[in-house]
Amino acid sequence: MAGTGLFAEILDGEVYKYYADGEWKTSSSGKSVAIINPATRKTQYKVQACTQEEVNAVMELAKSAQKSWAKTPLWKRAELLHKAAAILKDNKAPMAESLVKEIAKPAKDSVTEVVRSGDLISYCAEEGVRILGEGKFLLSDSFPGNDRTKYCLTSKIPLGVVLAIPPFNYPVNLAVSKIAPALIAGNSLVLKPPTQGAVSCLHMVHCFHLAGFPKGLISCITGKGSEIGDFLTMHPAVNCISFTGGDTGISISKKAGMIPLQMELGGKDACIVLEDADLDLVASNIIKGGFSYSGQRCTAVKVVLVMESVADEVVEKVKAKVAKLTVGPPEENSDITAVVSESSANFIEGLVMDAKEKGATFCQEYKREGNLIWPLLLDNVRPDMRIAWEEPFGPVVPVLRINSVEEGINHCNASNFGLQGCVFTKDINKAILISDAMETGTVQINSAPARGPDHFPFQGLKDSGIGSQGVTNSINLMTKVKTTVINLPTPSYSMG
Ligand SMILES: NC(=O)C1=CN([C@@H]2O[C@H](COP(=O)(O)OP(=O)(O)OC[C@H]3O[C@@H](n4cnc5c(N)ncnc54)[C@H](OP(=O)(O)O)[C@@H]3O)[C@@H](O)[C@H]2O)C=CC1
Ligand SMILES: O=C(O)[C@H](O)COP(=O)(O)O
Repeated sequence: MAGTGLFAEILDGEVYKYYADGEWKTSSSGKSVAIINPATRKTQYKVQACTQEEVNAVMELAKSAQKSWAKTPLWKRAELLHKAAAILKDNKAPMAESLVKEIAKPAKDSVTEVVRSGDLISYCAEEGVRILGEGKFLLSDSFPGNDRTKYCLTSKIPLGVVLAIPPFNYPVNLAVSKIAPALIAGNSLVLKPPTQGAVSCLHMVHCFHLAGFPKGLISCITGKGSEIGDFLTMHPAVNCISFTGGDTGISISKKAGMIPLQMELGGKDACIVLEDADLDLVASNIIKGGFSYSGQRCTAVKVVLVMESVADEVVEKVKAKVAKLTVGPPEENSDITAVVSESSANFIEGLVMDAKEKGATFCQEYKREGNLIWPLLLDNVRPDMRIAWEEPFGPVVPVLRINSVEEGINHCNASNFGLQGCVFTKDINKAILISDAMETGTVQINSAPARGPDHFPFQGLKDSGIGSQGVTNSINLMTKVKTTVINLPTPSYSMG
């Protein structure tokens, strides 16, 4: 059970502690932040509302712990990460349980998230020892006008303190996707977990604590982003911010100083369906892509752009599959569970009502109980409807009928987002041309968008982000290149 056994020390009465200087602490604020269970809409957990002084203290510790961590051999850093991964996987139950209660993720998917996170940490340790153990050796005489008098040695060095801010929907996985690359690269790490998902993150941090990382190297500050977010992101000790979330990321980018940013923001992933597509494959991918975790994935299928000639058939096939989706509590592994908050449910409802007023065809009756919204397919959506452009982050999928491939590409490219997209066709040549034309960070051919596997590059264009994720890219982003040049008095040629 969450907060018991191995994890008992992270809980103080009914409030979870924050983590600083290698210890679990109670905030001097005397205040806590409630985490509301999306399904019951009752307070499930409480976490500390940390103060600015506590942030300052954590940053000082992170700065000094990083100095000695950067001198820790790579293989030792990797060894500790492997240990943390093993502890995490051995203790998946309390984390999975809190994911179910905090973010209403179905129980099976919650376990998968924790296991996937352990694998990500181990993969990162392996990748880190390989790519950080390599540098470059350059000779000066390859550039015009130079003799071979200079040897240039390059290596990758850490940035310093990395601030990690993950979103609610994959709190554990999107936290470790920042923590593991930062640590293997020799950085220290300050985590600000999402409020919904904070308790799962605190359990995950305890696994790193149990693995024996040095004091101060990892910290976890809890509190509302709206209250301590600016203080954290504008803190002078921070040397890199890795953020995943919504529009907040755009305002952070404007406020942050001259530091590397890794921003993974929203998406409006389009699914373009051509006339020759395998329509059963299309239907099952619209279901998987549009409705898994109730559509609360940045990579969810958020608009279907289907050729008119096959649209009826696609809609019928999807409709039949929607009818089989189960709706209910996450504990029972229902396909569709309550969305994360009442405000999120209200926002989704607003998009649905706008589509209704403007004449979209409802393939199912709209139904909502509290934060639970039944899966909904909207046909005959037109570009003047909000749902054609905005991301619902809920179980609602709009279908726009198109008369040409160009129309589909134009709709996709007119979005201010550019995360992922997908195209369904049996013609690989067409698929490649369409993929090239789509202004998105990734295009999936004949499958729904997805970030995973976690070592694949993952990036958004336009308002969908800055930089690229995926294990290797994250390690590179969290390092800087350092060069040392050896100057020789005379040109030197081996065997010359
Ligand atoms: N591209 C990608 O990889 C992904 C993108 N997303 C996008 O994220 C959104 C949903 O996630 P959600 O968690 O609601 O996103 P938010 O942007 O609301 O929150 C993300 C994180 O930022 C924190 N935060 C809030 N305000 C501030 C602030 N002023 N300064 C610093 N941090 C702050 C939040 O903390 P708190 O919870 O305390 O408010 C949370 O930890 C969707 O738009 C979705 O598309 C989601 C997952 C992946
Ligand atoms: O937050 C998200 O939506 C995730 O980055 C998506 O991950 P997945 O596509 O691998 O489920």
